[in-house]
Amino acid sequence: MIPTVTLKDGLQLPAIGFGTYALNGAAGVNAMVSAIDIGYRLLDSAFNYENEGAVGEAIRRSSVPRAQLRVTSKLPGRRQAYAQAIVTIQESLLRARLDYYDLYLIHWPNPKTDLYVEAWQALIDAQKWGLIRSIGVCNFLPEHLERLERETGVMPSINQIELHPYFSQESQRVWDNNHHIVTESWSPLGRASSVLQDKVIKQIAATHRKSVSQIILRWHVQLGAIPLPKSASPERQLENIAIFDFSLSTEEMEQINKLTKADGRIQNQDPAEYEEF
Ligand SMILES: NC(=O)C1=CN([C@@H]2O[C@H](COP(=O)(O)OP(=O)(O)OC[C@H]3O[C@@H](n4cnc5c(N)ncnc54)[C@H](OP(=O)(O)O)[C@@H]3O)[C@@H](O)[C@H]2O)C=CC1
Ligand SMILES: O=C(O)C(=O)[C@@H](O)[C@H](O)C(=O)CO
Repeated sequence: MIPTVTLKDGLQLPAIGFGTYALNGAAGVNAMVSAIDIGYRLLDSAFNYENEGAVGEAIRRSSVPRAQLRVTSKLPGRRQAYAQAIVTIQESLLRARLDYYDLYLIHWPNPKTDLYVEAWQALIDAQKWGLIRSIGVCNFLPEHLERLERETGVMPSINQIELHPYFSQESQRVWDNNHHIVTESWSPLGRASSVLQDKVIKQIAATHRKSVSQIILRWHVQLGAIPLPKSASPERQLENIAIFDFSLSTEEMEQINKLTKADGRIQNQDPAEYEEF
């Protein structure tokens, strides 16, 4: 059984989800059907991944009713102007052949472009019209979140951020938590980078007779963040979700927390500067 996390608007999410970046076409559909059949109930997609159609097809081919799934997509930077944002949300639904998204997120704040408040107003309205159940953001810093609340009166339910042992984002996680925002972790396995070879995590994995990936994903869950691991392989999908039969001690959590680095981002994507369209 996967525990659940309740958002401030009451929507319940599983404590782990499934990333779909780079899962496209027929192979992508097969990977997503496998993930759903294995037990994932939260799917993370984006307009920019060009796989909303594959997500919808996987849902229809899976053994699980739509209502039991939590389906996410994201608004790209080039569609943040209000009217374009509304059309893009409609287009995301048409591509997936869905009546609603459970979660729709602004993908990047793009602070230099400075349209994210307009985009947020579009998400607020689309939620009122029943197109989206819960609205959130990705890669938002406290200054961006404060501005949303100041100018619209509405705080996001979710902030999806880069988070893995080499970039543990303690201050943003604490900030989110203090404002009743649930943190989701993107690239929770560091996109299969050197973190999967880390000696400290390997030692903890040996103690628990678990894999390094399982220790990392369990660390996310115990931090209170929802990890969204992507895998094209059914074996690794199963491995990644089998993390609810053990727990890490306070000391083990602290050992992993200490691995964080100031320059630990996978790529140079600091949301204060980086813009993605
Ligand atoms: N909001 C945002 O700005 C962003 C959101 N995201 C979201 O987060 C999701 C996850 O991030 P992503 O960048 O995909 O990276 P992940 O950290 O999920 O790593 C994925 C990589 O790890 C490999 N892998 C998966 N499981 C295992 C395992 N048990 N052992 C060894 N290797 C493994 C995968 O290979 P294989 O497939 O062969 O198993 C793949 O190469 C994305 O798919 C997307 O949904 C990602 C980036 C930015
Ligand atoms: O995958 C996503 O959601 C992104 O926002 C991308 O920027 C991703 O982080 C990436 O690195 C693409 O090369």
